[in-house]
Amino acid sequence: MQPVLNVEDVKRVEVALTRVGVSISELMHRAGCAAAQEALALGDVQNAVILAGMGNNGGDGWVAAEALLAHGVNVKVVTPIEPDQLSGDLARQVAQRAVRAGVSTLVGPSRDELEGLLSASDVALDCMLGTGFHGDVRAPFDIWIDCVNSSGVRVVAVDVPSGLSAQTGHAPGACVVADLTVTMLCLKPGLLADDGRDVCGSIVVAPLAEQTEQIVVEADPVAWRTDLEDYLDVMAPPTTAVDKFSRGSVLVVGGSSRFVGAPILAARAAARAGAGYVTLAVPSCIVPQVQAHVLEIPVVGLPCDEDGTISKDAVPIVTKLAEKRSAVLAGPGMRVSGGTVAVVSALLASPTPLVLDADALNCIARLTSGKLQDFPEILRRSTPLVLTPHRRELGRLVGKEENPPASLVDQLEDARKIVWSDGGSELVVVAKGTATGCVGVEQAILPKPGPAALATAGSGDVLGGIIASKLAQTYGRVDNLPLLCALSCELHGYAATLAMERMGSRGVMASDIIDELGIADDALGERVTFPDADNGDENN
Ligand SMILES: NC(=O)C1=CN([C@@H]2O[C@H](COP(=O)(O)OP(=O)(O)OC[C@H]3O[C@@H](n4cnc5c(N)ncnc54)[C@H](O)[C@@H]3O)[C@@H](O)[C@H]2O)[C@@H](O)CC1
Ligand SMILES: [K+]
Repeated sequence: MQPVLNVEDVKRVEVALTRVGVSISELMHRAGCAAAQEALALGDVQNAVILAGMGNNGGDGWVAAEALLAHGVNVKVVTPIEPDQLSGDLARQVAQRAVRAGVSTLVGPSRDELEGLLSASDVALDCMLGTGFHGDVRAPFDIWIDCVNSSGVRVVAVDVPSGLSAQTGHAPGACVVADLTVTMLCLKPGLLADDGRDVCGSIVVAPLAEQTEQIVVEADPVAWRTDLEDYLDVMAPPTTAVDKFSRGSVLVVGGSSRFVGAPILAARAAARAGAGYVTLAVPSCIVPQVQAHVLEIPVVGLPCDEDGTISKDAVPIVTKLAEKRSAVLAGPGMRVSGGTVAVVSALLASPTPLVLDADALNCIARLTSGKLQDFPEILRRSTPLVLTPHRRELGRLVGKEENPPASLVDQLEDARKIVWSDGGSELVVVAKGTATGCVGVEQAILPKPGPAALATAGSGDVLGGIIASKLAQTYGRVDNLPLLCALSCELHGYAATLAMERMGSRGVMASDIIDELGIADDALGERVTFPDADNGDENN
C-alpha cells in the first residue's frame, strides 16, 4: 500500500528530512532531477519547454531544465519575471545557477510566442504552481495553462498539475491536463479524487531520499492507496469441499412498492460475487414482481404497511432470518418509515455481520437526529458492521445535510467522526465518492477508483451486495475489514470497466456490472493485473 499524506503533513516530512541531513535545497535538486528523468523516459525528447512559476515548484523546474540540458536536450524556461527578480531565495538561486549553466529563458512571453514555442517542443514540464497554490489561478498562468492544454504537447506535471489543489482535488478554474504527474515524496489526496482523476494522467511518486518512506509513514498518513497484491490474502483460497451454505449465505432486506428494483440488484450482485445462498426479504405487496426477476433467489414476503414499505411487524421475522445467515445487507429501496427504522434497529442489535446501505443509513440518520457521532452505542457490536454512504448520505449522518463532504479529504474526515466515536475495529465506513475511502478506526484504505460508468442508478445497490457477499464468505473471520471492503470496491470498479467494453462507455447500467462480477472476481483471484479504468496505466 502507498501512504497518502495531507499537504500540511508533507511539509512536516520536508522538515523531518532536513533533520536527517537532507536540506530543502538538496530536496529541490533531487525533485528537479526526478522530473527531468521522468520526462526523458517518455522518449524522443529533443526540445523541452519548462513553464516555471515563482515559488519552489518553479525552482524544481529550473533544476529540471539544467538536468535536461546536461542530457543534451534543447531546453527553454518560460518565466514571468527575470530569474534575478524571484523573491524566494532558493528558487532564485537555482534559477541563476541554471542560467549560468547555459539554460535559455523566455521572460513574460506573448500568447503567440508561447504557442509557437510549445508547438516546437516534444514535452512541456509544468512547474508553475505546486502545493502552494490557492484561490483562482492568476495571470499569466491562466493563459499559459490554456496554451499548454491546447498545444497537444506531452505534459509532465511536477508535483501536481498547476491549477489543481493537491489537498482537495478541486480545480476551480484553469488547470493543466497532464500525461504524467511526478509527485514529490508521497501521494497527496487531491491527486486521487474529483478533478485530480481527470488531470493527473499517470502518477509517479519520487521519494527523493531513502529515509522518506519511514518518515512518511510516521507522519500519520490520511489514507493508504492499495496495490493489487494487497488483496491476495483477504479471501481464503477456493476449495472444492463446499456446499451452497458453506460458501456464505446472505440475506438482503429492502424494497418498497416505490422501489422494487434496488433489492433485486443487491441480491443478484451478492450471488454473482460468490455467496452460495442468497435470500431476499421484501414487503409482501411486491413479492410477485420481485420473484419474477430472480430465479435462483428465494423471496420472503414481510408484513407491509399501507404505503408499501416494510412494517414494524416484520422485526421478529427479519431477526430470525438474519440469525441463520452469514451476512445481512439492509437498505436498498426500503425507504424511511417507522417500520424500516425498527427493522434497521433490530438488525443492529443482532449478531450477524451487517452491511447498511441507502435508506438504512437514512433510517440511522432519523434515529440519531442526524448526529450519529453523538450516539456511538448504536453502532457498537462485536461482529462486523459496514456503512456505505455516498457523500449526501454521509453528510446526513453527521449533521451536515446542507453541507455534505465535497472532497475525498472531507469524506475521510466525516467518516472518521463516526468510526472514532464508536472506537471499535468491527466498524467500517465505506465513504463513496469520485474516490472511495474504506475507513476503519486504525486505517483508511483507498481502492483504485473505478470508471465513471459506476455513476449510474443502482450501482450502489450492487456494491452493497458485493460487500455483503464477501463478508458472508469470510464467516466473520475477517482480519482486515477495511481491506475486504476495498477489495469489494475494486471488484465493483473492474466489473464496470468490463461492462464498458460490452455496453460502451456511456451505456453501462447497474445490471451490466452484475453480469461481469464473476469474471472480475476470477481475474483478481488469478492475480491478473487489472487494466486501469482511466488510461491503461496501473499507477493511476
Ligand atoms: N515537498 C517537498 O519536499 C518538496 C517540494 N518542492 C516543491 O515546492 C513546491 C511548494 O513550493 P511553494 O510553497 O513555494 O509553492 P508553489 O511553488 O506551489 O507556489 C507558490 C507560488 O505560487 C504563487 N501562487 C499561489 N497561488 C496562486 C494563484 N492562485 N495564482 C497564481 N499564483 C499563485 C505564489 O504567489 C507563489 O509565488 C512543491 O509543490 C514542490 O514542487 C521541491 O522543491 C522540493 C521538495
Ligand atoms: K505544477
